[in-house]
Amino acid sequence: MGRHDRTRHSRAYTHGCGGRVRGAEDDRRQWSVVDRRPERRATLGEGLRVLGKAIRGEPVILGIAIAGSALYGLMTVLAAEVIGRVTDEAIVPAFRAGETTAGTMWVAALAIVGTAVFKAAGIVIRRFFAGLGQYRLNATYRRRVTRQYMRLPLSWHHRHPAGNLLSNANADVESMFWPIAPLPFALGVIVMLFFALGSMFLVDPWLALVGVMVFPAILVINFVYQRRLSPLATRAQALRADLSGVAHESFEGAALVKAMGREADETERFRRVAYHLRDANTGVGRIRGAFDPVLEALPNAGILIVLLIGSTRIANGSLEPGELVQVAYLFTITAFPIRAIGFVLGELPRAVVGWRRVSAVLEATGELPHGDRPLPATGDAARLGVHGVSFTYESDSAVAADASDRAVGGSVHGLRSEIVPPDRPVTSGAAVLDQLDLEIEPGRTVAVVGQTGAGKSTLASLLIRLMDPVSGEIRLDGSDLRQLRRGEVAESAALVFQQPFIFEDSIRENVTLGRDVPDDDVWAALELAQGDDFVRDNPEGLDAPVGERGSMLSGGQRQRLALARALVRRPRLLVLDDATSAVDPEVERRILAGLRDAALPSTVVVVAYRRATITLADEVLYLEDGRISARGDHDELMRTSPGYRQLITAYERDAQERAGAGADGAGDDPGGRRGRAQDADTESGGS
Ligand SMILES: Nc1ncnc2c1ncn2[C@@H]1O[C@H](COP(=O)(O)OP(=O)(O)OP(=O)(O)O)[C@@H](O)[C@H]1O
Repeated sequence: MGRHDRTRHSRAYTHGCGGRVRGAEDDRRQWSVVDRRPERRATLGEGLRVLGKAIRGEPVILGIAIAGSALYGLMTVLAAEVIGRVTDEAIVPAFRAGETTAGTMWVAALAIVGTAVFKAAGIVIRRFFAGLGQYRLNATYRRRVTRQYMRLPLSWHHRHPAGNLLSNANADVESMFWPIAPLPFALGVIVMLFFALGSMFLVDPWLALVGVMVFPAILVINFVYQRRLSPLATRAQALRADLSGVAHESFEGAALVKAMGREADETERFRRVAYHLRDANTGVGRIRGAFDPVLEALPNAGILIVLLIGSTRIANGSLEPGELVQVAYLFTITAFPIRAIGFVLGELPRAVVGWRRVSAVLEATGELPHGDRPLPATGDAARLGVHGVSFTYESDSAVAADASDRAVGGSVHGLRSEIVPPDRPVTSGAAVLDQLDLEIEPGRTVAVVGQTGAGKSTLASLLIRLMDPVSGEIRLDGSDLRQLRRGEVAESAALVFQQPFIFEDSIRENVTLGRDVPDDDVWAALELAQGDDFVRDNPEGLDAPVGERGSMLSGGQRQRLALARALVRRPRLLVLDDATSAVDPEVERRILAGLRDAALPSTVVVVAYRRATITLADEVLYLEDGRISARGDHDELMRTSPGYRQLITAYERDAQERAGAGADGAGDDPGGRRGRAQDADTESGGS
């Protein structure tokens, strides 16, 4: 796991500090694995299918919104009819005769107010329910996407940067349902158009002809407008995600950037993406500037033509003034709603892009399959068996193939998953672990030692089934991990990483992770992890906040908190992956001695570097070239394994040099492990 974090940090470093000048397009490729190839052009059919999916997702709510919109459309046409009638029966006689009756005025007023009230009700119903539908769909799909993230294996997460995951769950889901808000409006407008044209034909076919020409023209121009706008808006959206990604990484790596004096490079990197975003937004503005006046002017031109034709027809007696007012009014009030149809059609490409990205997550395969076997509910330490286990990480080419399958192929599964069964990792890289065999008796403590990159963390991740081996099997109490019920391994085994994740919450919550655990047990776990002292020193005790990612704690305190988090669950198998690298060697020794003496019902596998830690183990495994090249106790390996002897000697020489140089006061930090732990502190005596 530390490997993964380190990979990201090193990428941030080379990306930000390499001093290479790259365009935003290159930057975008760096950020987003799925963006390596241009998106396939969205088709209308695909867009309509996304809309259909949305309607099927919230049929009642969107149905009510459409009904509200239809009511609005109907009332709009009726209002025009009413205005026409009022003109003919109340206003024109009033002008001609100089008087009108109070009754006529009341009826006119009531008719106008009545249609306005129903129209307003239609607007409220449509807006409320369309918004509700859109937000509910957003929430549903966000939930689905994040649930899928939890299900997908670590190997999938290795291939998908955090920025992408955020954008899938957020911006992509939103853009997928973006057309849902104007959809009921657009559908209601179709009803309105139908009645408007019908009513125009009834009034005067010549005036209706103007409508027949102007309305579709508005629709077509608006459609073209949206089609031209959409790619630019989509690009601006992607650049916005890139910008926040760059900012996020710059802020995360602020200490590194400052320490390496790369502030100017980071600022330049941010500036470049910001400028590309500015250009995309300017492009959007330019298109808006060109189309908006035309769309505004077209209905007015229509009204002008209607007035010209209408006045001639009034003059020759074939049209009443009220009828002309009615048609002119229809033009005024229908011009804007007609654009709603264009909004929906124009937003479809963006919705399709969002849908493709979201469905790439939802349909991603590789979820670790589970069986139905339980583990014995004994609470005793577990027996661990590793039989012929080999493991290979996916190579870059496999990752690229995976990405382009999703970006280009219609099928989200793509070619790769047709060839490779979903539960098996792609194996195009070099083997990290090769036919590993290992049997660990219950209650034993085993140290895993090996050079950097030997596969120790990989083995640790396999033992608690963060991923599955490519071949071979790992057995817990005789059961293949793949045959166990979902959640069974997590109940019985725990892995503590070198760089633990600490939530921005209290000490207690970070230890219990929301489980109902008595405080006494929390304290006992903290004591065992040698982390009780610093908690007691804090006046707020277990309720003390720890800051974002544990920023209020030292590196060693964070590691001990993470260890307590594992211990409080009383795991039957405890795997420590360089989990105490940031604590003082004496504290580390006390932790491991405590674990042995506490009669904790645990089998312990510890990735270790310090002699003091290694000698506490019942057995040492020396990992070399993906295989266990030697095993036995420390003294035995020093005698029999030249590789092991060399490594330990190198660790110790390094530690002595550091001690001699007075390096950070830690006398025993073989192999510079302390330097690897990013936030290593310099505690002593468990303070
Ligand atoms: N997510 C990954 N994708 C591709 N390769 C990886 C990944 N994680 C690790 N590797 C590679 O697998 C090999 C073993 O890595 P691993 O982290 O298991 O070694 P390690 O023995 O724990 O090293 P260290 O002591 O430096 O932590 C290394 O060559 C590494 O580059």
